[in-house]
Amino acid sequence: MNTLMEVQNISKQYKTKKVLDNISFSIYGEEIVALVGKNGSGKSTLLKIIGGIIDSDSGAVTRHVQSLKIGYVPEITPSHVLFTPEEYLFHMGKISGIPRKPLQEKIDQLLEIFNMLEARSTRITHFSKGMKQKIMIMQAMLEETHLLILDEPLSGLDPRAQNELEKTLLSLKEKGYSILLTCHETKLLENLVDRILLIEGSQVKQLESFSEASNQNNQIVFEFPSHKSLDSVLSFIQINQMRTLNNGNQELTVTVKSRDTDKALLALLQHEASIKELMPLNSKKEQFHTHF
Ligand SMILES: Nc1ncnc2c1ncn2[C@@H]1O[C@H](COP(=O)(O)OP(=O)(O)OP(=O)(O)O)[C@@H](O)[C@H]1O
Repeated sequence: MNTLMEVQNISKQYKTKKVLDNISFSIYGEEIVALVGKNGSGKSTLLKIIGGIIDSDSGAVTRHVQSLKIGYVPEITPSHVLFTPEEYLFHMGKISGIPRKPLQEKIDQLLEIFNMLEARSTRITHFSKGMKQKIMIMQAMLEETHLLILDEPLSGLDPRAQNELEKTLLSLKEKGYSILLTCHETKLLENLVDRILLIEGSQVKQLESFSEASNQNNQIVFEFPSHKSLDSVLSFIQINQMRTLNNGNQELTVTVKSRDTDKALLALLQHEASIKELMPLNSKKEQFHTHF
């Protein structure tokens, strides 16, 4: 298995807050790796450092493949883009200095890979979040790319769109790309990723199985008055999804460890939350590869 790049002893601190402490791991060719961890654990920070968007305080990201190209896709998706996918990708490609002919060929190829040929002339502003997410990934792939870095690509998508994007990512892996992504819902990763890296306490460790990733976690769905603060429960829940309901309340889907579930439920009820659903998250017994 060929090593694409090595993250070596990376540390990062914001003012007095240490986010990453001497982190090392490798990314190999043709694999999909997920980076998981609680809100605020440093996932986006690490992706931005690897993607060259921000600098680390110390350590290095060493590229093992000559002229390794990394495509970075941030969490935000475009909202009011009046262009069609073709127009948008063409403009972005021109800005990057790609000549017209290879650019048009690349766009045609990407529209096909991402199953977007039928939508090529529709304005992006009318697209679903899943389709917008695809446009962002296509944009990152306009130039030659070996490693794609995707910050929360599956979040906010309905199950069908998640499934569709998962299939596309798997087909990219088959075509030889490597992908490093973050994801909140570990159960979504079972059919997608080869390895899971967990950031906890400023450190990264590789989980040895999917069951370790989702082991003994419960999911709680609850409704919550928007004027109330969640601060006292935030330390032991991980927010997966949040939406505003017609009545002005927030509906949250969160993950909580089994041992913290009673504590979380009690705190939520004391804060006038209404519990709508509590269910264990499935685990799968498959083992990961063990290289690190
Ligand atoms: N530019 C910044 N300046 C100061 N603090 C920052 C900055 N960016 C991130 N942080 C802090 O660093 C910590 C890690 O943030 P980061 O966004 O990397 O976490 P995350 O794991 O991606 O979180 P989430 O799952 O909520 O997206 C957080 O406490 C955050 O508030």
